Amino acid sequence: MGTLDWRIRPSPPLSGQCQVPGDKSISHRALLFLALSQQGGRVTGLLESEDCLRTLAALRRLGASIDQLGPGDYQLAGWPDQGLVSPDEPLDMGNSGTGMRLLTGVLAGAGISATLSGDASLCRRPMGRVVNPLRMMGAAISADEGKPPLNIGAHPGLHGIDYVLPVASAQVKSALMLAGLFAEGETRLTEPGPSRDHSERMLNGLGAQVDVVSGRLVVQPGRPRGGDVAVPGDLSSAAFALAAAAARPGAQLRVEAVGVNPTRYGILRLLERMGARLQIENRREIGGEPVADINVEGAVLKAIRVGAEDVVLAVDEIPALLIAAAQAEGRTEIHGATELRVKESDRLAAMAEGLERLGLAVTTREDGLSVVGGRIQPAVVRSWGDHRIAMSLAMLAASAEAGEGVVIEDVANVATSFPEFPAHCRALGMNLEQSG
Ligand SMILES: O=C(O)C1=C[C@@H](OP(=O)(O)O)[C@@H](O)[C@H](O)C1
Ligand SMILES: C=C(OP(=O)(O)O)C(=O)O
Repeated sequence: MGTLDWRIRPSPPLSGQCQVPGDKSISHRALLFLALSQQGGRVTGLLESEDCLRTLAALRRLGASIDQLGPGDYQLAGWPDQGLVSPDEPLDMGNSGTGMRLLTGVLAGAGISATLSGDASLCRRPMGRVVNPLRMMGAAISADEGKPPLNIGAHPGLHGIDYVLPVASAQVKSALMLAGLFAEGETRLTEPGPSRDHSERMLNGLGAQVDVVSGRLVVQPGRPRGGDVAVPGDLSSAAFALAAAAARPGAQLRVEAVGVNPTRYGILRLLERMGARLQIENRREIGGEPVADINVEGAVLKAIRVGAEDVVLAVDEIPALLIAAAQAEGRTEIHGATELRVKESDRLAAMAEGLERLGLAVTTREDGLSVVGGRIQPAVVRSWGDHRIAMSLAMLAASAEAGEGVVIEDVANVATSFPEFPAHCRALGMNLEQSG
């Protein structure tokens, strides 16, 4: 059976106004946090992508009551009186690292026996980073070589720990916070760098007690009360068009109602450092998260050096940044990005291959890569089964020189985060055909 592919023909600079679907990180959290809350609540603007629907299906299998009221609109009843139930079959988390790691925190916290599995990509990803500290809290979890499937067992109760995370990771931090809600005593967490703080914001908004005390996150035990959550647009999904428009003179783009949480907006700062003409306006709050409208006017950008301190604030947007780097003047260098090697694919290797096939000069290192901006040539490129690689290469492909265009192979994984991406591209003037 063939794969789902895209052909992108040379296209004019992006032009138009759009919104992007709900934030993936916030959508997973809304489902999980409301399912474990005392009274439940309603979530609107939920991202109905494969990853989030896996989390929703897993929660239903565990006995959570979730009713759909409309598109992206769900009512959750909260923690059932009898508690969640142990499923007799493994829970398939698909491609979702966030779903698997956060749900592990909830199940380990509540002492519910379950097996969590996933697709081939998820089964290659490191889980020791959540399993080890959860075991220190008293959880019973086994995982062969620290990889899924994870077998979570019943236990007599968890206790809070004082833990320094070895990597800045919002998934690890959130899994431990969630387990900490069920533990005896405080859970104190220290991160080596800032990671997205959606869990802290939403848990506090729903009535849990999570504070930052002298640089440490302190979680008090006790399940949140509940409440309603509105999910803003996903900056990670907007990043592809923003980077593509910023790097191409003649482009004019406006993205409305997109999340601009400072622990997520590193991509905007990096594009600005390259000389991008960005205007962030109409700042407001949706569901405790900062939101804004972003205008971009295309320009000739210049290369920059990106360090580890930049990567933590743009960990999913480095492939999108490379859309701009590939068209900028000079050599852009990315350092401190080893975490990209353990995402849905090895994103450094995948982007290096794609950029080279598109005719660019690339050098790779263990912790990053460099690319010299230049002309984009027609080619056949692979997504490595990774949504962010597929979408980044597609945006870059639109700037290719005249010819047959660029084929991006194996793009089905885009449905995990941005199912409407082909329509979004066409609406902004891109010539994208899907086949297979
Ligand atoms: O907490 C989250 O929702 C996420 C955290 C990040 O992963 P890490 O925690 O592994 O850095 C990010 O890459 C992922 O897409 C979503
Ligand atoms: C890394 C990602 O997601 P996850 O870890 O949830 O699979 C991503 O969406 O880029």
